[in-house]
Amino acid sequence: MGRLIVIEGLDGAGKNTLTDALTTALHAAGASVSTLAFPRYGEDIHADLARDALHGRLGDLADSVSGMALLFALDRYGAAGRIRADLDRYDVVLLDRYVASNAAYGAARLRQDVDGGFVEWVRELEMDRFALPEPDAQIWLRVPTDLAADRARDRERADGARARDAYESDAGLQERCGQVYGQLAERAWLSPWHVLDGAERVDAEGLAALLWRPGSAY
Ligand SMILES: Nc1ncnc2c1ncn2[C@@H]1O[C@H](COP(=O)(O)OP(=O)(O)O)[C@@H](O)[C@H]1O
Ligand SMILES: Cc1cn([C@H]2C[C@H](O)[C@@H](COP(=O)(O)OP(=O)(O)O)O2)c(=O)[nH]c1=O
Repeated sequence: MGRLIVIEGLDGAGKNTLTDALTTALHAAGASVSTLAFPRYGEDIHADLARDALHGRLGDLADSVSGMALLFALDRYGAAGRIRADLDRYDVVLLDRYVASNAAYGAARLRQDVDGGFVEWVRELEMDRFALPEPDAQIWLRVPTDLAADRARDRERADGARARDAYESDAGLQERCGQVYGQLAERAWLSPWHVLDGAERVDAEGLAALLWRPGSAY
């Protein structure tokens, strides 16, 4: 049975970059690794609908916090079988965003903190009702909001296909979202959390050693 490890953080925090570096480091340490990024744009109809909504193409759908969260959750529901199969086959299943993204972004949109009700609504929907696999560890790649925004802007300039969506261009939302992530990490929501400074180069080898040791029964 593999370990389910999740990387979380703001848009532009460096999750995709860390996923690649951590995969390389885990391979070097002898672990087999499968990776998956949510939302599964281009792969799942619910994810594609969420993207259209975030780019203003589905009327007032994006105004609904629970409607958007439900689309992201349905994307994961459709991936649950694959995640379970990967957990049977690989030492580590590495996810770029998972259930905590819905909790953090939704609570932030509603200007709630971790106890405001939305975080629990997400847990009940995705963990109880959809019975998604529970993460073994979650990593919060913490970066100052303005640094994440700079990186997301640079990426947009470099790649026209990565135009920032409604959440990415909302600085206030990103700021509040970072605060909810901090609370989720402090509460050890769904699993233990590791908090990393994403402003610096992340020590992927050290992180790999923390998350996986050959032969150990987690
Ligand atoms: N530790 C880092 N230091 C400097 N730049 C970084 C770092 N991590 C990522 N970047 C750059 O920031 C941008 C966003 O990174 P990315 O991994 O795509 O973020 P995310 O997946 O969290 O949105 C990319 O252009 C990437 O090259
Ligand atoms: C996966 C997920 C993403 N989101 C938000 C975070 C982002 O602002 C937005 C899009 O996800 P993002 O990871 O930015 O996709 P990409 O990097 O491919 O553009 O959706 C949620 O609100 N809930 C979720 O469950």
